[in-house]
Amino acid sequence: MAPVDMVNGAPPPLPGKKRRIGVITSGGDALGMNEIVRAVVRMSIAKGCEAYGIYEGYGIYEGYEGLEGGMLIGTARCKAFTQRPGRLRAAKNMIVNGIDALIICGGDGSLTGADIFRAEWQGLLKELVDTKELAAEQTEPFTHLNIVGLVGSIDNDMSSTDATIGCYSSLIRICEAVDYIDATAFSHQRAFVIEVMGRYCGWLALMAGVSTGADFVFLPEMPPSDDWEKQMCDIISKHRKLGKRKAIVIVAEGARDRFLNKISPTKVKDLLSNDLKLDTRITTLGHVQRGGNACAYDQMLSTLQGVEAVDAVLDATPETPTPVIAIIENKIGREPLIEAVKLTHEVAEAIEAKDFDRAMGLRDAEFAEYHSAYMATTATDQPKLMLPKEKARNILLFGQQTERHLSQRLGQLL
Ligand SMILES: Nc1ncnc2c1ncn2[C@@H]1O[C@H](COP(=O)(O)OP(=O)(O)O)[C@@H](O)[C@H]1O
Ligand SMILES: O=P(O)(O)OC[C@H]1O[C@](O)(COP(=O)(O)O)[C@@H](O)[C@@H]1O
Repeated sequence: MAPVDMVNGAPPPLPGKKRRIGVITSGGDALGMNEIVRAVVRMSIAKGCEAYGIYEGYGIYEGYEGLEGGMLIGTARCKAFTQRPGRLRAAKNMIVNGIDALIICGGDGSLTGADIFRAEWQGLLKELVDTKELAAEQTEPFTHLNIVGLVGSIDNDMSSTDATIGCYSSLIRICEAVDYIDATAFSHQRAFVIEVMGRYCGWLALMAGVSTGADFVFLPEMPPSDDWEKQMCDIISKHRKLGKRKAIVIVAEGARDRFLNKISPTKVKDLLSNDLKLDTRITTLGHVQRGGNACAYDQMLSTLQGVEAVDAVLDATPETPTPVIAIIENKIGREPLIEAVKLTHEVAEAIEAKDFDRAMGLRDAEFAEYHSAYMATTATDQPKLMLPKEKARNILLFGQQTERHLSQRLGQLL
């Protein structure tokens, strides 16, 4: 590629190339993001386009030079991009580098930024011309900003898609860690309070609870009842009396009670230590949840969604609403980015407003069902099932069939 001429503008497009597509990974890293870059670059080339990887998230702000081909391009939380002057510089750098389409893989923050960038685009170009930073003829080929979003985040907090890229790899990391902790908890007959990430979203905590059969979980969208301290202690002491040698409590980092007081791992540990006299430890899993290799599901999702993103760039007309690539009931498709961002923000707003029913309503329908399934499979006293009748009956039937088999294995399982 010819070097970028910062004075005269973009390098000439390679002969016969349709578009120059930039790909960015932004916000908290999530496993699968590298596969996104690979897929976007390869698909762009296959479709007769040029591909640029842009370093360090919204690094276009800093004017990082692009690179050809897929590789680790870094991610960042770029403060400057949250302000208009930062986005103005980003717009200029895109034009100067001749990038006429952007594929952005990030969480709700990055996609919010993408949405704002898109909405401001015409104004940014006008300002660049008015302040003589760019000539009108330089901006002309870039009148419409072509953006496509991909959801990369461990949190699985984005509305309009069933799974965010990285969430299943992170869930695997958490479950592996709980398995390791289980072993030492069993040996010492200890209780462990395990804090998992997820910001406002309890998906990782809930799914970890479902998968590992944790004794208790705390989720931001579903604060526990007002007497949660007693409820948790009753359940755990009941499990102990049944012969369970260990106790595992999973606390989402955003967990709050109904009055929005933080439910911290320390608070939970103090209760277990002081009220139940359990030898209790805290493990904060932290950034371990974002490490390791992407699981096959995330590798597959990233590749298929990267391919779809390039197709979406090429299908776009000035009238096409900016899409975010989603997976819904196993089908990859496109959803309106603005709507997805709006709905995602509404969950956090509902939690802040203590409107927990609304927060739950805004999550996928499965969220409440998975919680009921967690309760049904974990509690010793069967709670009232919130599942639709049919599903509840299936679970109970399955329970009857397996009761004898389970009771034989119970000692081992406990
Ligand atoms: N309201 C906003 N306006 C403009 N840019 C934003 C906004 N929110 C986030 N961004 C950009 O997206 C980046 C990543 O957002 P962040 O919330 O940190 O992570 P994530 O995308 O994983 O949710 C930010 O550092 C910033 O550059
Ligand atoms: O990496 P940092 O800056 O410490 O941020 C931690 C946050 O990032 C996450 O791991 C991922 O969140 P995002 O995908 O929104 O960036 C959250 O679960 C957590 O609250």
